[in-house]
Amino acid sequence: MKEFDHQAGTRTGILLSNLGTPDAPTASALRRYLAEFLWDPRVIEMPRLPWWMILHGIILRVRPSRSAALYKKVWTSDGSPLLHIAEQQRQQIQVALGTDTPVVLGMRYGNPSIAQALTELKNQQVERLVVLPLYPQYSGATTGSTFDAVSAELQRWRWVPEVRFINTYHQHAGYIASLCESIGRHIERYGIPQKWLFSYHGTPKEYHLKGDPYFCYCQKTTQLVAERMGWSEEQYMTTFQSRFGKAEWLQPYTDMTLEHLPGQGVKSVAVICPGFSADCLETIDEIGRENKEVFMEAGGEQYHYVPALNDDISHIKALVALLEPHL
Ligand SMILES: C=CC1=C(C)c2cc3[nH]c(cc4nc(cc5[nH]c(cc1n2)c(C)c5CCC(=O)O)C(CCC(=O)O)=C4C)c(C)c3C=C
Ligand SMILES: [Fe+2]
Ligand SMILES: [Fe+2]
Repeated sequence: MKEFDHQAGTRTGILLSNLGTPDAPTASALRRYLAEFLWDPRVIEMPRLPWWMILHGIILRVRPSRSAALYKKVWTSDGSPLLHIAEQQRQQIQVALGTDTPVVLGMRYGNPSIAQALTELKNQQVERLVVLPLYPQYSGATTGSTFDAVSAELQRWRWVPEVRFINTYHQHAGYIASLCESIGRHIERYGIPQKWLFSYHGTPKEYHLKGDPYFCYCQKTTQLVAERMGWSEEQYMTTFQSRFGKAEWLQPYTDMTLEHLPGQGVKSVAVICPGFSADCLETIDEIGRENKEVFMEAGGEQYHYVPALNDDISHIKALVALLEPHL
């Protein structure tokens, strides 16, 4: 517990956050993880009682074993890719900022939790806090929900630190430059495809209609990258992946687009997922395997996934540049 100290200086701590991942690729760990994730009212904006019945009556009976089988495919000896990569990002940002500015990782769902991470910062006598949710494009369902979790923990503290919350970086110059660098490396290895597909995680269309800026921020990121690369409009496209449930989600859908492109004469594509700061189930399996199968079976000839920025030096530099004005 922090005691007041007349001599102490002002110490800033950094909380990095991402979505989180199950503790293991098993049905029981998935049930725990999905129960927390899908109960978040920022994620599923449905009246609580009917949603509780659907979640506990159907989804949590069926989905955990199905999702566990998918997670098993991407799990490595280091565990979940998302968590492992986030920890590498944390370590490198820690090295860049120096030991006097502690950098901790707290996941929105599962472990290590945001509450654990904030407690660690409190134990390190932090009086100023900078929160960086690792979602480049703000959405209420992700960044907004991270804010909820941070403030829920801080509500329990007597001495609330000074807080800065970075809520979007979809047009940050360093982030855009880092995306372009990774595309450049891809071109050196594989050449230029007929079409670049920018695939972002979807959200229900209704959230967009109610004012969530996510859809527009995704378009903006694509546009900035395309401009910097000097591409014409026929060379690229923005699509949305990872639909969940029966409602309409943001369109066009990634999988349907990939199914139709070969019929329109597009036989080679490269898919890039700028909304994922780290590779995870949704990129490695859904984009790297599942959608590749869709495209090839529809007559596609060449399909590549451009990896997420992960712990690329230019990505770490961009994240540090984002933090710097707040230090
Ligand atoms: C990057 C931004 C993300 C948005 C926006 C987002 C919205 C969103 N997601 C679901 C449901 C699920 N997402 C799942 C996995 C998942 N989602 C994101 C990111 C965003 N989600 C990531 C990084 C991951 C992968 C986590 C990992 O451990 O690798 C899952 C779990 C997997 C599964 O069972 O299919 C679900 C479920 C909704 C409903 C939603 C918008 C409201
Ligand atoms: Fe998701
Ligand atoms: Fe998925």
